[in-house]
Amino acid sequence: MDVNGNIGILGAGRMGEALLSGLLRSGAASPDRIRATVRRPERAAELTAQYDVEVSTDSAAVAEWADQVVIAVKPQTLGQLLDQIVGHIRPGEPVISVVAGITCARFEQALGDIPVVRVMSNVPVLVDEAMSAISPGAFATEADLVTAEKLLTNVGRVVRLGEQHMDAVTALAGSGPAYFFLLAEAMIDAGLLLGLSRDVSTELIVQTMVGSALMLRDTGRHPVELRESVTSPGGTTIAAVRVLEEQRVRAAFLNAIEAARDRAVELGAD
Ligand SMILES: NC(=O)C1=CN([C@@H]2O[C@H](COP(=O)(O)OP(=O)(O)OC[C@H]3O[C@@H](n4cnc5c(N)ncnc54)[C@H](OP(=O)(O)O)[C@@H]3O)[C@@H](O)[C@H]2O)C=CC1
Ligand SMILES: O=C(O)[C@@H]1CCC=N1
Repeated sequence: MDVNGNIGILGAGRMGEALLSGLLRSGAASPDRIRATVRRPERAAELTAQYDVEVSTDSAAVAEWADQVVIAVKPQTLGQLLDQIVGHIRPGEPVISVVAGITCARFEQALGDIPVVRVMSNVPVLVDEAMSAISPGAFATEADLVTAEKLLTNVGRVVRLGEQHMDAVTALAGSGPAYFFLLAEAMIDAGLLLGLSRDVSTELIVQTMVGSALMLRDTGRHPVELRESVTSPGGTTIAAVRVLEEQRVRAAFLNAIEAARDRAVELGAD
């Protein structure tokens, strides 16, 4: 989906670069309509060479040039960036933040009565399969939400949610890919335990996960129903499920995701 106007990406690290590359890949914006910033000049040079996009360390200048800015720095370095760009956001220019845990109010306090859209996305942005949630700040309009949606639908799916849910979204979808990767790692190790080579075990598990994820998304069937369809009476799956339940894997996920949510709250309070 085409994005109107100039796009500034402040903090072209993993998330910022993924968004930048996704916008170029989809053709939503041409390289001359995107500018990005980082902290280190050598990283700026590397990104400029790779994408043919102007990347610098001057966030104030990019904020002035842009019609919309995406902020994608770590929460711990946000204060420094806000000091650099205060007074350089043009009236009505939406600030779209992907910074975990940081409220719209924090941006409004630092930058004035500006439209803020808070986003929580995730790393499958790299393969155009991100899950993003967006919520508006006090001064964001419907048009600002549509701007954020236009940016993000180029790299995946987007839902609108109230800001009170954003820490939960961070714990579920923002951090979620890490839980899947951990699960993949553990299942691949299990293949080794059973005598398979790492290559074979990896291929089996990766394709099993891709196929299962597609079934979940594309059939719309409930996970319980899908799991039951695999679980034969007296068979192998129920033997494994019993061990998972005995090991309290479900409780571990509930506790882990609650801990991630609590950490998002802490990051926002820092
Ligand atoms: N990684 C993930 O899976 C997810 C991350 N997020 C959120 O996205 C944000 C970015 O995370 P991630 O991409 O992993 O972090 P990275 O550390 O990979 O990227 C941060 C980038 O910000 C740049 N930067 C820091 N300070 C400034 C500044 N003052 N001006 C301009 N650029 C600056 C850094 O520059 P340099 O490279 O030169 O140091 C770096 O490129 C975080 O707030 C995180 O909470 C949200 C969802 C998922
Ligand atoms: O771990 C983190 O804090 C960030 C936010 C969501 C995913 N990565």
